[in-house]
Amino acid sequence: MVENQVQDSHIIQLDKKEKKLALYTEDIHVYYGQNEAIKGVSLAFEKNKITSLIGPSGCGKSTYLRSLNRMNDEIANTKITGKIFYRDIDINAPEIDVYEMRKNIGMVFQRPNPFSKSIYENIAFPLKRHGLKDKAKLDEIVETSLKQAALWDQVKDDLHKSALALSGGQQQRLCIARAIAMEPDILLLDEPASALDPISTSKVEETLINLKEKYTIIIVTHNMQQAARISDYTAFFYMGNVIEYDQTRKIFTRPKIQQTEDYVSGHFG
Ligand SMILES: Nc1ncnc2c1ncn2[C@@H]1O[C@H](COP(=O)(O)OP(=O)(O)OP(=O)(O)O)[C@@H](O)[C@H]1O
Repeated sequence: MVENQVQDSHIIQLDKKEKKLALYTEDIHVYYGQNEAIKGVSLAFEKNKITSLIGPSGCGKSTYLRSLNRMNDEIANTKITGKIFYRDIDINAPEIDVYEMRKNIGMVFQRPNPFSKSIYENIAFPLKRHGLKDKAKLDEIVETSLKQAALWDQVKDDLHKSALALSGGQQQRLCIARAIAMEPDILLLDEPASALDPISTSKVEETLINLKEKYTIIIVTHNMQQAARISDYTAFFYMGNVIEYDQTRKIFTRPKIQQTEDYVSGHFG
């Protein structure tokens, strides 16, 4: 099929250029009961790049994203087939410690979901649960990750106030800080700016662009301008398949597939 040739050729292209891959998937299918939401997706994600997953509502972007750190395990009646390789290990293999794997492949959700704790504890608590007890080290990580998430200057004098008193945009950046405090290799974000005003959105975007120096970022977004602004690669999903996957500038200026062109130009459907 044309679609598969396009996505396969992209993987070959990445391999041929010996680009460093953070993660790749082979023939992923995800089922909710009888409903096949993902129908054989193979994609490769380059290290220290931002990849956007775009496509119309219900095409499977979030389902695919969640499969990348096994968040679909938390949903009853789901089944996944295919392989997801991280550091040459299939993350669905039975010997994988899911808890440890999610330390390396972190996730930020659409709605900010800070813990009902202080700003400081939102970051320190998960680290403590992973065994880190050294107060000086915890202080250092809290500060560094808040700086990386571009939130430190706004909250440094209020670290022991409730995270729930922050604005939505600040809460989302706190959730990003919490995720990066675990020092993941890969950060998955599901429409992290969809509930934010334009100023908070641009701060989150700036944060992500700065973070790619250290992390590989995969983001679901409905915002075409956002995908064009921040991502190096873009995958266009349609009805459970990836129709086209390429460098973002090509997807937005010279897409190979008509449906992609229709979607990115707003003439879809
Ligand atoms: N928890 C779930 N239980 C059952 N079916 C689900 C669940 N989540 C998603 N689906 C189904 O899987 C398909 C893909 O949904 P998904 O949320 O992954 O798409 P999406 O592209 O992320 O959509 P949107 O852009 O609206 O968030 C849809 O048919 C949806 O109804």
